Amino acid sequence: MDEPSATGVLGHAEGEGVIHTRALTKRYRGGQLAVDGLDLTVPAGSVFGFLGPNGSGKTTTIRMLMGLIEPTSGTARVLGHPMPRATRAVLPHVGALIEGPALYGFLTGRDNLLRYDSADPSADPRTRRARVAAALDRVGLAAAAGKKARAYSLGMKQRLGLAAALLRPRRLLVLDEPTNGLDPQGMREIRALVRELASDGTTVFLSSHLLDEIEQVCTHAAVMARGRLIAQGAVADLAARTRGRLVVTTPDTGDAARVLKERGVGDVTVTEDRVAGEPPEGELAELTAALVAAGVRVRGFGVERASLEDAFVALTGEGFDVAG
Ligand SMILES: Nc1ncnc2c1ncn2[C@@H]1O[C@H](COP(=O)(O)OP(=O)(O)OP(=O)(O)O)[C@@H](O)[C@H]1O
Repeated sequence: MDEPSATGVLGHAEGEGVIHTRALTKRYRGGQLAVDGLDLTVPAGSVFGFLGPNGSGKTTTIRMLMGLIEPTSGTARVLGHPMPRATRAVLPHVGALIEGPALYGFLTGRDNLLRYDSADPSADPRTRRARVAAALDRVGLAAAAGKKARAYSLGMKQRLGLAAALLRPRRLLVLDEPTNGLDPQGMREIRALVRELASDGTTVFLSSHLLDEIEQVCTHAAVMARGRLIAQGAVADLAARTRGRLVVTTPDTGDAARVLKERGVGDVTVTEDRVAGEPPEGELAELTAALVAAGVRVRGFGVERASLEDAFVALTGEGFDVAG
């Protein structure tokens, strides 16, 4: 069934995910293969980070999910319905912030939202002002509602865009690089807002090229590189797939490296006073004993937690270079 049910609420099969793609592929006319065989499942209620360097195919995927462009092959389902076929039924349940909000600088924040709300034929004009006031309040712009939007900072503009997406209840929020271009304070505000929205049960799908952002905000993530999906799952599981690095801090780096290698530690590297390697399976205490017995002055010894960045590097075999 591709139309909304009688209650107007879109249902989706248990376990299918709020977003579900199979072999989703987009080749642009110029021949560029932007998205290549993507199988993505976004669980209901998750804050899902869509992570990848610039040019890895994130925006192209989002545009297919929102029914803005046709896939070359494969399928995309959003809230249980095929896109782009069911775009008109699905989009009212989806709040999207893609490529920055379209705002009128000469209008106040409040008037921008009133205008936006009045463009929605299903929005009741009698409750418009209350709806707009609630949305402004939600994003922390109530006090600045009477200011012209052109006087807003970039972070305030992003928040106003979010308020527009929140004028009606949403099952899913899709945010394309929501903190791009913001200063650290603006980033913190948007991240806090995303967490708050998610705590109400809204599924949030957000793209980012910032690994630490995904670690801070998201419960789940998918990692893209060159149009292909490299991994997806719970953020904690993704990081756990990469074992941490064993790190020995010592002035005797040469001897320490030798002892670690003798004891079967792989991939031993030395940087200044740190000797690092893959942690061995067995008891770490034996390693410290061996180091001490060899006369190595051990100033620090431990396994550093793997981050999502470590996982990305391990998965792709390359650094997370966002410049490209
Ligand atoms: N309209 C288009 N026509 C041709 N090629 C395109 C088009 N849009 C994007 N591409 C190419 O497709 C690839 C993926 O781009 P896309 O914008 O989806 O990546 P992205 O991960 O969202 O990166 P960014 O964060 O820079 O937007 C890139 O190589 C890009 O140059």
